[in-house]
Amino acid sequence: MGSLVVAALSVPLSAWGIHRAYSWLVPDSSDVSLSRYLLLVGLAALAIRVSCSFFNSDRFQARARLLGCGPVALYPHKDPILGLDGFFGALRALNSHRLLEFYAGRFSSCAPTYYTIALGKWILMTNEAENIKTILSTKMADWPIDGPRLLATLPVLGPDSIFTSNGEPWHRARAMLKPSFVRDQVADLKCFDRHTRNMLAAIPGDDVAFDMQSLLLDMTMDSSTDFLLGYSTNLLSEASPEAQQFVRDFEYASRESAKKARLGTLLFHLPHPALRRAVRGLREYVRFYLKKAIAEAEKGAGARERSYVFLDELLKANPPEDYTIDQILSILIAGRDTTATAMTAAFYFLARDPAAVAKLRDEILGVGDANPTWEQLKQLKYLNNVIKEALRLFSPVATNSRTANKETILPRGGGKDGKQPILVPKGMSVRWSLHALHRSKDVFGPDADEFRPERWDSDLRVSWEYVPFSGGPRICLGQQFALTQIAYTLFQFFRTFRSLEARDDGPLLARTNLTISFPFGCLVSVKRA
Ligand code: HEM
Repeated sequence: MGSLVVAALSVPLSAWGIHRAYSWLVPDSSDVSLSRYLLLVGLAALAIRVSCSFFNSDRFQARARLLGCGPVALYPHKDPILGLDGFFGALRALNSHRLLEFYAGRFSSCAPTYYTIALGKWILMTNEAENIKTILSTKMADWPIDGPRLLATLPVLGPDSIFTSNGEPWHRARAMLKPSFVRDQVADLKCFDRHTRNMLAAIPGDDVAFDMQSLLLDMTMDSSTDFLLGYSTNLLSEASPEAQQFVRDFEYASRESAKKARLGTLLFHLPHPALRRAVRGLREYVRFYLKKAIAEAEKGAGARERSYVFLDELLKANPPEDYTIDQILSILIAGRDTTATAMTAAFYFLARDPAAVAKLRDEILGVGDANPTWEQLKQLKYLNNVIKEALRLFSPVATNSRTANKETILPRGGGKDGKQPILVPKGMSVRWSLHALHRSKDVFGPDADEFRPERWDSDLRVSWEYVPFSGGPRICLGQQFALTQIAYTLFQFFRTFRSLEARDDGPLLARTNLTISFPFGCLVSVKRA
């Protein structure tokens, strides 16, 4: 009887909550027709059924005990059915650009591994390196990309891309793309050089404030499209209206698909016409260059400025048109904002640390006047420490998730001390935060929140405690590409400018989508050498 009363009260309340969540996703959806309200009531009832069934199962708890697994902490929700308190807390944090801190705070206040409810769906949160290693490597087959991580990329990439597929289709996509990331291509610094110079040329005169992030985003879009399509968007020089529209569509689609994913499976399938239009625009832009590349290949035209174009290499395998577009957009999504974010974080911290800039410049000027080679960049220890440290403090892929495709065991999080293994039911999504993981005081010391590149000089031994490029078989394919571009950009920047000063005094707040970015940019000024 009691549970009937709870359900009777919860269903309309939850339907209202879901409606508010949908209005947040699609702002012009505030008129609720009776039929839509009834649909929401149905969804809410379903959510309640799902959420009630899981933890009440004595059989599951008994099985866990039998397998030597301990109980997992539960987040103390005020709304124990849909977890709307958590949803709106996260929404507030998201809107004030403090979602990363919100997740980190919950790990400290609740437990390093705990269950929470996200709009009626139970999710496991973990901040333990051993669990992350198990999910991404040791038991990768149990943990495909599904749930929130899949939903965040599916609207743009479809199910066959390297970023969204699992099993055999993923193996095929990875095998096709991997050869394009061999060292010879990654070490081709000419492409980076052209776009770095355009970026440096766009910097205003000495002591004039400008936003470093927006220049870096333009630069990484220009260099990525150059590398992938053989034609740059040229945002830093002379972008065509089509290129500008492409970038607007790209940014809108990345933002909106991440937003949609946050609402979970329940609301994912509700229509979002503007997102669909943006995705169509994106795909048509890539299709134009794909057809152009096919035509040029047929003519045998040596018209390319660049000796190596990713698209040309992909076409050698003669893949279907839409499949190729999926893969190109995957690389663009994977590589553009991530690299710009890592560089922006490095510039943010360096702008507040003149001693680090002096040390970095000493090292860079020691290389001489010629452009550096790939090997020289790799040998610059302090430069590489700066990059590692920026990636630690603001990992561009700050949160990630996987979903169990069968009942499986994770090594940590059970029992009072959280050290026992835990039994995870089939279908459970687990989410982790690199932001929280990389700031562990146990691993990085009491000054873990501070920028101190020197920490990498010491005997700091990290493995799964530091994974900005992820790990295991699905480790980032573009790691060397990104590190090279970041190193080259920092090198040329600090050769050109003798000082970098911060022009705002706020903390670095992060906007959290598929990857993070900085909503207030990174205001700095420079002095030429
Ligand atoms: C600082 C820059 C970058 C960071 C921090 C980064 C980080 C990551 C992470 C964490 C993943 C794993 C995602 C997951 O498994 O859910 C990933 C995957 C991937 N990254 Fe990167 N990435 C960066 C730059 C790049 C660049 C420049 C490219 C390509 C040009 C690239 C291509 C890829 C691809 C293709 C995957 C999917 C690999 C697979 O699933 O097999 N990334 N990256």
